[in-house]
Amino acid sequence: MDRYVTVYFSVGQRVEAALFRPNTPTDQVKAIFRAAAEAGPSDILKLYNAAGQLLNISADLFPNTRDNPYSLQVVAANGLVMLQESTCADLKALEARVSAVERQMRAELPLPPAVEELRREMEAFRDRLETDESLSWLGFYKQLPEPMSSEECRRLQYRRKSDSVKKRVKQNFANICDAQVSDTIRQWLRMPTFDARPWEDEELLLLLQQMYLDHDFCRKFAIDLTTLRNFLYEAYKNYNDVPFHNFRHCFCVAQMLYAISWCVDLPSKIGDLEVLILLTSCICHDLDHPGYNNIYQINAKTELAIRYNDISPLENHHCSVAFRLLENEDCNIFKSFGSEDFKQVREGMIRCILATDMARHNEILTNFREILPCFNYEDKAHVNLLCMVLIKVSDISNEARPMDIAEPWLDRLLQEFFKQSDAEKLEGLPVTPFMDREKITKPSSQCSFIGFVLLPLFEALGELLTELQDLIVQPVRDALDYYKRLNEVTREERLHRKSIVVELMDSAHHQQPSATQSPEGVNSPLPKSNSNLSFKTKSLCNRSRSRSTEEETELSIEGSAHMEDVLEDSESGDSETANEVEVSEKALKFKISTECSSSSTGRKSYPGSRKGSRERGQYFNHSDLTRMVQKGKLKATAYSFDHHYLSDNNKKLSFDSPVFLDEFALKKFQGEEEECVISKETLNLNKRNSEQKVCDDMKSILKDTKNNHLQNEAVSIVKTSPSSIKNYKYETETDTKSNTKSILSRFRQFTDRFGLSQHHQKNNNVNKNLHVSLSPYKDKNSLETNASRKASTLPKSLNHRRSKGWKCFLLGKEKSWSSDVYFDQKQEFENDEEDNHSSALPSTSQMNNCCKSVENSPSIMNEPHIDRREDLIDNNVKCNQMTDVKEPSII
Ligand SMILES: Nc1nc2c(ncn2[C@@H]2O[C@H](COP(=O)(O)O)[C@@H](O)[C@H]2O)c(=O)[nH]1
Ligand SMILES: [Zn+2]
Repeated sequence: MDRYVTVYFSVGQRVEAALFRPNTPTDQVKAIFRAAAEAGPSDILKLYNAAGQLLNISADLFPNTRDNPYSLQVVAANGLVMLQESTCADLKALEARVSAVERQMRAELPLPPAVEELRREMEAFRDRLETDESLSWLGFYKQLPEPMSSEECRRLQYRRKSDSVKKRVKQNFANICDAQVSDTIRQWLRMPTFDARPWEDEELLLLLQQMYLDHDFCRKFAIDLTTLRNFLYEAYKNYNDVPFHNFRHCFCVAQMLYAISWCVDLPSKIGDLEVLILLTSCICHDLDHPGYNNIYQINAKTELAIRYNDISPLENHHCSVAFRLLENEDCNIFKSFGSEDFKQVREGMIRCILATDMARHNEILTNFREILPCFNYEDKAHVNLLCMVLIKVSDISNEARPMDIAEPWLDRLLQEFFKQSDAEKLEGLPVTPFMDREKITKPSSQCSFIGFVLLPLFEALGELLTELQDLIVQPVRDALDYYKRLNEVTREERLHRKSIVVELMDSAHHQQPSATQSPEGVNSPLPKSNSNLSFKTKSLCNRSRSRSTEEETELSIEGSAHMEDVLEDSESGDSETANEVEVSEKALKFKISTECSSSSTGRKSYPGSRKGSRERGQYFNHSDLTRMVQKGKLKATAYSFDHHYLSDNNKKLSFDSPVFLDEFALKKFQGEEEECVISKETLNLNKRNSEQKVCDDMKSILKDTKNNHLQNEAVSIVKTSPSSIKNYKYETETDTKSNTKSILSRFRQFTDRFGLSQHHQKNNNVNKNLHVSLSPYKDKNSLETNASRKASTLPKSLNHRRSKGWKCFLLGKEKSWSSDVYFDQKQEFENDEEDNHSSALPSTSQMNNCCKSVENSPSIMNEPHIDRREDLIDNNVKCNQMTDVKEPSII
């Protein structure tokens, strides 16, 4: 022991001892201890230094820990623990004091606007860093956990709020629920520009309460305030922690409805009760949303899908949860209602909540458009439909809000979408295309959704409630313009990248044997980039704070993006560019009609409205053919119907979701509204596909010319055609027709001018209607030898002009239409007479050619033999009458 010297010292209030060798530089050690002792526990830096130096000395003195039974290391470590403890305690105390002061400041004094603004911007920025995947390289992105297995994936669907969060919000709401909301905030709450982000959850509950109070609902409907608070809190509690479909979404939907109701004085138009029903429905409309939509529910055969038989499983669930909450007396804001009134509330809420299923979008919009010209607020059926439209508008209204509010919502939505499509991939389910991170970009998603879904709905409502034009319709138009420009930039960049790769491929081709060349040459599709946004797009996104900055205008390209361009984004066909409504309609195999169910005796239809899908089932319907297409490995379908079949049999043909009709069918339907109903979306799809077809065919013909200049000029004819550069809008039948005509005739002039269509001219006299030269398959041989052509053609015989029949053109993976009837537009459009019906059909020999090609095609051999044409036709008719029919198997 005499080899050691014991040194006692104190750190804070503890007395420590250490043993030193006699030769230890004790002065040095003592100096350290002295410094530590003088510093006291709060002088963190000095203590830390002291401890650190002790550790160093200790290591020098006792390199072997066996010699160091009670060493400086222990002392130093103890000192550090103390340091940490005291530091932590100090920091916690400090934090608590700062938060208390902050709370006090926020409660008593409003933050200076500049600080508030700064705070909001900072939060938005943080939110963006955490949710925008394209910024993940900065290291703030909160990656969602990868689902590990399908079971776990399914379980992960429910991301419930934690008990502690619920408890805290409940307590906080209880603390503030009597607070007065200032007039300024109440006014702001009535605007679509209201920003919910800076508000805490309990504050949003307070604002929801204010909406009931400001409409005077508590007095008018004897709603007890405590019950209202309980109800609101329970609703809050039953929203999950999912990126998009959370309590804040519910708040925003309710707030938009509230803003609309003030803007148009809704109570004076539809009555207080309807507004109460609407507001309550908005609050309940996504209760317990799992973050995976109906398509997933149905495909994954989840508990909800099984419970509700695939019929709007989520919306049924939201609604059911709502009425479970209302079953509790403490939360039942309608408890003072008599049974008849409650029945009306229940019917109204069910109708409204179920209307938010996007699978019913077209049905509801079409019905609403039909009653618009004669809208009558006295008509309960009309009001019911208006309420459905109002909740739908509120539900999808993010893009009507200012950019800095709308964009984070989009990020959240895409986060939810991507999570779902990732799960679908993992579980081997069909991948929902509009949710697939490999297929969509922000602008492509928004162009499609705003252009096809959102704006048509908003415009329809704006027609009735014109006050909404400036408030929400115009902002949505601006948003569409913004995303179109963004999309154009993305596209430009992609094309640029493509051209580089093509050049590379070309040069590779020159160095390699021709066997390796792509059969599609320069048109060969490139693999799609996995990145969500291109660099240019990102920079545009990042730079723009508003939707119409000068920068963007500069970037705007003449003849800016149109829908065709937007949808061209997805390179492999229609099913991949389908928007939510189209996909949902397909997933939702059944539809229920809640419209006009005001009478308990059963459903009635709106005057002049089309019937619901189920009722339409007994009519001629395309759904089974669509199913056939879905079942095969096909991308799209075109239908051609015998006009006489329709008129002779007094059949009604309706297309309420987009279907590609071939030009013959389309023409025959135009002007025959008595006989058939074609949705605007269908017409638009046709326009899109027609133009694409022309473009593809031109490229195919011009490929032989090896003249890039000609190719470009031809393509630019299509690209700059009037329909292309026009602002996107649903076009009338006439528009579609004349645009197609104009493209075709311009193209004809072009090909004639350069002598490129000898084949076309040669055939023109013989067959006015079948411009085979424009088809990639120029003659019978090529038709027969092209094994990749997977045509399923059920040709119509000219000998049976008045026979029942239709043609079904199916599009295989190679994206070539098998319809030879397609290019008869010149005659068709110039001579629109009924008499031309026969000339609009292919000749028998052409049909025979077509038949041969079909017979020779390996893909069609499994189909019923062509000789049994009439049988097939009958089968198809039966198929549309919902009977079981053997479907052609298509490779
Ligand atoms: N691509 C986009 N989809 C959107 C946007 N806003 C809404 N939506 C979709 O609509 C439904 C609405 O139904 P909900 O009741 O479930 O909320 C929602 O699920 C989204 O899929 C948008 O801006 N872009
Ligand atoms: Zn919603």
